[in-house]
Amino acid sequence: MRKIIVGSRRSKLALTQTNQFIEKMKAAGSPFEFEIKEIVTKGDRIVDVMLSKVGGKGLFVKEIEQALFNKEIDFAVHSMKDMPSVLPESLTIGCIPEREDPRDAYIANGHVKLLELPVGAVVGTSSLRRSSQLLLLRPDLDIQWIRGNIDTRLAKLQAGDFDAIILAAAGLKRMGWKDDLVTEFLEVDECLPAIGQGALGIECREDDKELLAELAKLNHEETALAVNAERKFLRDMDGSCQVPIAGYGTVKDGKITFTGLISSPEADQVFKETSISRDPIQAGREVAEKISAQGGYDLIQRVKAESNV
Ligand SMILES: NCc1[nH]cc(CCC(=O)O)c1CC(=O)O
Repeated sequence: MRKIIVGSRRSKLALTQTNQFIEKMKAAGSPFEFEIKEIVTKGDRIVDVMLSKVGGKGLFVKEIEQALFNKEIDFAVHSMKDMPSVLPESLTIGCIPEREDPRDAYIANGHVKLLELPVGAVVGTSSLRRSSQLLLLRPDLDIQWIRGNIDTRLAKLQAGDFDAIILAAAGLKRMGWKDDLVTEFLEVDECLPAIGQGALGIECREDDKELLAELAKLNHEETALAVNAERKFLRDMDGSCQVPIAGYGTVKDGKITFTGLISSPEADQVFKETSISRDPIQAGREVAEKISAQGGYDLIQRVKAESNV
């Protein structure tokens, strides 16, 4: 029996997601043994700097991809939201399993609702996407950067460093947190999720046909269509985490409804558009075209130039 080596970051969330996916493969009858190999990535080593300043998305992924090239591992379970929009040649996403809750979770001390926070309350997030959309709802808030894993962030909230924080619902749910931890789930029309939020992607070598055949059994067609539309938008907008970018797709009767958003960090310029198509690439491209025609692409280039990357 082939032994599949699964690469995983060492964080609790990464290991949880990896173990849960391996269990799914076993339940689907995959004819493999599995072993997890832990990999410490640059994103895990740098914890005190704003992510968007040190290179963004690729940080969590590079070392894992190197291990795939070197055949030290056979696949890795990523949060799609951490995946750069283009994969290196010879690697592929073998499957996208069913999406968890895509929403952001707002967690406040004393469970004070977002619209009831006192003026100037301190909200912790390290995402420009979240901060710019929060400012649209509450322009008076004092948004401060917070980093660290989920437990660290919750501890900082409890210590009183923040009045509230925002985390992805999917991570909390996968880690077994109960909904009563969350003060409010922000609906997707008030805080559009990150591209790929709540979805996992299984990355492996393109030529590993035996593994790909097994991964295909765990692909969730609707999630994959939605995420493909979202990632087409990300590619076309030349997105990265220096710029607030969001996108979320849903699928009904084979049709993808995709909404994308680009905003300035201060949220004084916001572009949001929707397209519906049977083709995920077309849905993503159309929204990118509509937003670019209004100046959204130029906004991204300007913000990138200003943050000197
Ligand atoms: N940015 C880190 C990250 N990458 C994926 C998740 C959560 C799980 C997911 O979105 O699938 C998180 C934590 C968070 O944003 O709270």
